[in-house]
Amino acid sequence: MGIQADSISEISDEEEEFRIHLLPSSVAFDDFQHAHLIPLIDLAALQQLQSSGCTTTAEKVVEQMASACREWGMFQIINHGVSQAVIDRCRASAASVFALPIQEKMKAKRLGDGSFHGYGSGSAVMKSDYPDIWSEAFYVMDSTLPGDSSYYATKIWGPDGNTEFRDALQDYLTAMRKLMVQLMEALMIQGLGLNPEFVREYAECQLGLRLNFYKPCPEPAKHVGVPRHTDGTLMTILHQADVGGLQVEKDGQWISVKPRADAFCVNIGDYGQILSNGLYKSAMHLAVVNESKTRLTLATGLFPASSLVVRPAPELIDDEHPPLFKSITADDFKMVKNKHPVAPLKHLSLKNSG
Ligand SMILES: O=C(O)CCC(=O)C(=O)O
Ligand SMILES: [Fe+2]
Repeated sequence: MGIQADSISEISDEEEEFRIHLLPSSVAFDDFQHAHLIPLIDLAALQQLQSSGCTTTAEKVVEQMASACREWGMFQIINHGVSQAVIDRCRASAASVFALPIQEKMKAKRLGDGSFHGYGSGSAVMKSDYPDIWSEAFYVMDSTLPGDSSYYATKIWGPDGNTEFRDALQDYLTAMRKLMVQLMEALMIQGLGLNPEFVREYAECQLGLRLNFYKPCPEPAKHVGVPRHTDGTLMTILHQADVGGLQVEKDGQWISVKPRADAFCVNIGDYGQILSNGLYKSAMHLAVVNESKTRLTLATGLFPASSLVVRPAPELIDDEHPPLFKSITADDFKMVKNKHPVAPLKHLSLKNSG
């Protein structure tokens, strides 16, 4: 049955993917030559919409976001309604945890048991540590899930320790949930015309906060901060403050996202691409490092509960628009993603399966 031949070709395919996964970008962290091309969207009209009903300006904002998701899979937002104090407080707590001695941080070590949460290298996949990766990451879940900020505060500081860390992270996640639901509604219900019930099932899903920390790197051209990847989320909201490093791939080029303390960078993840039947793009991105500046980012991901079957939305399917992806439980998708970090969706594609 050719089992051996199949497994050989699969191994080399996988190795090739990991080689690509680790390739750095040749664009420097402070090269913002093309950054203006990435849509910067003012959400003020959406915030007002909540109090004053539907306006044409709000519809325009939704269309700007939907168009950015089709073209880039990524955009930045300002006037997003999240208080700067909540952001700054979370950043301060994140910075304080990375500043701890390594033995303290290792009390929160990622277990590698299939769960994402905990402290470890900045690899975007569970296949653990690569020497080329120049970052640390601490993944903390929302309070409804195992591995939340209260669990980790106790793990690192003991039962009475550091309520500030616990609360600062949880308050940030609460603010992120509100924004996430708003963005999902705008992009999926208004932008794509999906059934609100169907979308709510996804929008009320799980949240995780990944704190990324990048120390100055003596040889930035030789290391990658976070390797190229698409996010295994429905959507991700990233805060990168004042030091750049995030780059998104567009037509084979890496383009830096200009950091702004008052902005969030939003990107569609793999589940968002599946749900939208490929209309929205899961953005390929990476983080580069630099020689002189420490960098801290907050990446909040929204993802489906393990048992939820993710599939292209039925409203987007007809004779002319067949489903492009197989339906898959979130749990099974995690396995595909772990094996194929660069292009997991290729392995769910119904287009080329013959
Ligand atoms: O820190 C960054 O700029 C990117 C981090 C990222 O892509 C992630 O956490 O998934
Ligand atoms: Fe990412």
